[in-house]
Amino acid sequence: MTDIIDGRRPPPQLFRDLRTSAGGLGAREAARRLTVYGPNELSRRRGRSWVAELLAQFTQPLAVLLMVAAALAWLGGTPELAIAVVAVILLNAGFAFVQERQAERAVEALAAYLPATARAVRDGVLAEVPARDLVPGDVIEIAEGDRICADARLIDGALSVDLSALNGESVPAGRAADAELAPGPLLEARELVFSGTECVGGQGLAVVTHTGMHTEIGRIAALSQRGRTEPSPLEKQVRRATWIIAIAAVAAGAAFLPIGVVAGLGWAAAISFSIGLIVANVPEGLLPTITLALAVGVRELARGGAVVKRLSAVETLGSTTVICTDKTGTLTENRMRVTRVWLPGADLEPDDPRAGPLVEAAARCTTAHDSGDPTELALLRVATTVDPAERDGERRALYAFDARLKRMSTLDGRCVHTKGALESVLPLCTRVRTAGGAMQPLSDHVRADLSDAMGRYSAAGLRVLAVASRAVTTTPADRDAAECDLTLLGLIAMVDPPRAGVADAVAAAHHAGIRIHVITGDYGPTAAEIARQVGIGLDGPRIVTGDQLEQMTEAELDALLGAPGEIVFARSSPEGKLRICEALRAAGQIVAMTGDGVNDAPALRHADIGVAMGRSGTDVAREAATMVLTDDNFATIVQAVDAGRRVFDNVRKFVLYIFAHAVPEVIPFLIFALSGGAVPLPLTVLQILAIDLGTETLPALALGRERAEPGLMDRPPRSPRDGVIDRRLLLRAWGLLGIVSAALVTAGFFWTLSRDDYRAATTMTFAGIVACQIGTAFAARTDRASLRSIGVFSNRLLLAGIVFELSFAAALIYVPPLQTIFGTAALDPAELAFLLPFPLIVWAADELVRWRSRRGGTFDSGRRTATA
Ligand SMILES: Nc1ncnc2c1ncn2[C@@H]1O[C@H](COP(=O)(O)OP(=O)(O)OP(=O)(O)O)[C@@H](O)[C@H]1O
Repeated sequence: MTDIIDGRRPPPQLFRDLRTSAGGLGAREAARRLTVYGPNELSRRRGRSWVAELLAQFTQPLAVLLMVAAALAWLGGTPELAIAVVAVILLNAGFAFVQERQAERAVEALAAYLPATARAVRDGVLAEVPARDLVPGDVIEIAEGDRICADARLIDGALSVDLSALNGESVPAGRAADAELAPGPLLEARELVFSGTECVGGQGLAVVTHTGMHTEIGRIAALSQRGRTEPSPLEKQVRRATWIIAIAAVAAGAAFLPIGVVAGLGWAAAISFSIGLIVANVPEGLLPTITLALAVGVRELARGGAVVKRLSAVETLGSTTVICTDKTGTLTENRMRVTRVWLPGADLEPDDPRAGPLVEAAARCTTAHDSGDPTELALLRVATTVDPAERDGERRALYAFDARLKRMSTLDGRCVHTKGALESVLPLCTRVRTAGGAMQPLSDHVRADLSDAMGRYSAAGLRVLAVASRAVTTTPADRDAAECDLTLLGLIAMVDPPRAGVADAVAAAHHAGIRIHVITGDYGPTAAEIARQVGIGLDGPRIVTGDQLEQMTEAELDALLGAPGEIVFARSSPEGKLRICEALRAAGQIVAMTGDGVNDAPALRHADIGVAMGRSGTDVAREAATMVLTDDNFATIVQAVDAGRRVFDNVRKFVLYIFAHAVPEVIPFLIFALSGGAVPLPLTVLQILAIDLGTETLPALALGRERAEPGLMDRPPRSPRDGVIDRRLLLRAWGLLGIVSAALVTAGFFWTLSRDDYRAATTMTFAGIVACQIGTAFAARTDRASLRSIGVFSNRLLLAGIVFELSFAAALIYVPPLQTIFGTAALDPAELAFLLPFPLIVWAADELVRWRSRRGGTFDSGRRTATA
């Protein structure tokens, strides 16, 4: 039915069509309509069906490579191997499919964390309701910073809206309730607003005409065409590494063929062994495992209060080098309380009767009711004589708070009231009212007194508002005419204490080599004092005002930001924020930047990690941000950095583990090749496959869930240029863990060959590799710290994975049908006893090297502190 509603009719007719009124709907009627019209949301793009997604797994290049191998095995006369390879392909495709689905779901579930609400009149009161519950006929309030969430017709007020989501037009368009009804394209109708667009200015009431898929945006289905997301740098790196390893595996397999034949293996055996080498060493499971690790990171972050919108943000967070934070509400509680009042010649408690006129004037110059701007709520709390409803009744004009002007004014009855930053209000004043009520010119003496008071309050971290007023006889024509020739009444100072936990978070960030700059709209010395209280810029932060910043050349700004120390950018503008962000990024820094206003959106988009506030910020800022803090708390940013680092570390852990087994697998084959076949092959093809695709899998996954190791936040940030797979990792995997394992495994093979038969010897190689990998798994759990520091048994998943690994291996060795397939033989107690120390030796070797590197300070020397 909503399809036939024409939103372009005059409000009275529209109300009739929609069976509603300017007073909105009742809650019961709204609930009834919700069942009729359905929720106000766009049905999700029908993604590829799961069948298509599963099939896509089989057309991945690596899967195709394995299929070629299977075909070769079949043609080469080893159908068992062909079947095994096909099984590998199937298993792997299924595994990747499940992991990718899980990752997708984790990201989709995040939508639930992002508050999407609207303000609708229900049962006569304006209330916050979930956007999805809006129905046609609802009357909603739209204000600056809101994302409009239904198609509606304005019935009161005027707005400026950004329609770019619908028509690509970046210049905001004006919308007004009383606009002339003119024929023309729907999107240009000046009385209508549309779902998916953003209000960038003004305020108004509108009646909802269409919701959900019936809206214009639903029709265009613009939102549903969310493109495939870019692979993250980490994914790109891993994809590249996967290819390099796959090529190496194919080359090794190809090289083995002639060697095997010359060594007397016969063509069929040589082919099957080289195919085995290829299949075992192509790391086909790596990428989906990493995607899953990132998705798990995303989910954990969301639980901790930080909703990130793309997987790749997790790794970017981990390499953050600079945090640019605002002050009010992020570092502080955003709970203001008036503590001092200054009148010319008097510094008073707020409840002093002499402060009455000043406090009342300030409270008249507000728009807040029970909720709203905390600054205004604080004023209303001390001015008990001002009732918000009465105030609104007497209001004849409102010149809203402008973040650029840093002041606001109202015309109530016959009086203009202005409040704002002192430097913004003072130039508008021509005289001052003394504590005794007399008018005086703004003498040098008064000015000196003012600046004294300002200095005193700001040094204590107090936020200061100047208040002025003037009686008028005629209604001023505009803002400029209203805001002139004012009488300064005095100053109001309020506290906004730092949030609990922020000081610790700042210390943690410094420890982790992260610098913090404050970019605030507030007065410099006030912001500097708050910064000092939470530990930012302890060596005396530099204060740079918006004007100073504007006058700086790019080179000067670069020099300022390049110098050590932390900076308080006070009285900042949105353009200034963007400039700071760009300068930092150009210098190679990874920048996390907070913001909450409409004007902050460009800076949030430009930062590596744009951080918006879930509670207090605007929808526009949330839209532009990469990360939304559901608790608005600075400490959560630092926790997110910690989580980002941990996820990255864990990815390295399982890469290390998976890479380590290559050496004990390849060395025996080298021995065979170099001996010209005199030493038989120490490991069969199916045994290699059983390790790489069976016993390894679960412990590797468990390493991806490892908790952070101590010292994670004591290191300087990782350079984003450092690959996940670097020289140090390869040296440790191949040069240390791999070589030690290979030595043990080879010893086991020869020892068994000397006392038992060939089958038992290959079984010993197999079991030896499994045993060594258990040691490797424990070694891989930490990158630098000792195992003891994180607790030997603290990763339950890994213990379960190892139990699985051992059971799987035992089945292969002792269950007769499996013995036949895998060419194994039961090991006797002496042989088992021989294996027993393997895990310990591998782990101890790595532990020793880690201990040495900790003592040698190879890690400490890389450490630097932010403020140093
Ligand atoms: N409701 C208001 N009415 C009048 N003036 C205000 C009001 N709120 C803030 N101001 C003035 O504008 C200045 C800047 O405020 P703004 O809200 O832009 O920044 P902030 O909230 O202090 O800082 P941050 O950017 O860290 O959140 C304040 O220092 C104050 O002087």
